[in-house]
Amino acid sequence: MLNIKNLHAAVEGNAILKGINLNVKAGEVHAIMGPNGSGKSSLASVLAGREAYEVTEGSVEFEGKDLLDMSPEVRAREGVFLAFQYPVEIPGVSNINFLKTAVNEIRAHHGQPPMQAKAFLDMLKQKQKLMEFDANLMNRSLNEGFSGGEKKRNDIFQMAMLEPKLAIMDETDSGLDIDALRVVSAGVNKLRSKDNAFVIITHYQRLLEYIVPDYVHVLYNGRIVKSGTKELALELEEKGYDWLKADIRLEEPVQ
Ligand SMILES: Nc1ncnc2c1ncn2[C@@H]1O[C@H](COP(=O)(O)OP(=O)(O)OP(=O)(O)O)[C@@H](O)[C@H]1O
Repeated sequence: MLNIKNLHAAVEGNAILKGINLNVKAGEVHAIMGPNGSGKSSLASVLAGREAYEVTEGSVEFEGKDLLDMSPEVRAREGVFLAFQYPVEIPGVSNINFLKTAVNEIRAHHGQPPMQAKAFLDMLKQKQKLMEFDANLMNRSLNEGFSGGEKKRNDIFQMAMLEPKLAIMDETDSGLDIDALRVVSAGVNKLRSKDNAFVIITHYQRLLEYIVPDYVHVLYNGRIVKSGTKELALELEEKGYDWLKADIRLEEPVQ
């Protein structure tokens, strides 16, 4: 589904990603961990198509198509969803209207007619129940005045409505209380299927107890320096990152 090869990216001339290789298949959940400043959010930003990032080398294919060649809107319509650490607020646009537009844009991209109002409302209700999402938040302006946790829950609700093939979650767990963490994780687990995939960026092993990943990768200094299964996350929780840094320093210097 997602094939990242030797990805290098820079911001304002500073190299940040320095050769990322990652292969994500349908049905898989990959967790990306790593110390502060290692490039995790930058990777999510490059996959989202944020303008500040210049890809200087490498390729990213999504279902065999060149993802880097697509505008951020086309990426979303193709089925890539990004849940960000700091979700945006859009005053004046109600959550429901935003979702209706987004759902219909995706349908139009795939040659389908817009959803009938009744079918859309039925879907809204069904997903709201599934994701334990507060109905009051749906009529408010998108994310405006939402608490941090409400924004994250809203992000996951959007994800449920848009049914992406690939969801990239950048520190969705940061700032969540224990109940919200459980709801968000349960939501992701309910959405998991053999047809979709998740890339979850997190600092905390705690999240991975709820959403059990198939693979865990450690990003350090712009590269994936270690990959393993969920046990790797436990090892990191126990030992921190210093043991890995020491290992890496013994290898060739990262440029
Ligand atoms: N606009 C920018 N200009 C200059 N440097 C930047 C810019 N954006 C990111 N960086 C740098 O790129 C590096 C990677 O940042 P990034 O946010 O991707 O790390 P991260 O692994 O997500 O960190 P954290 O765990 O702290 O969220 C950092 O050193 C950061 O300062």
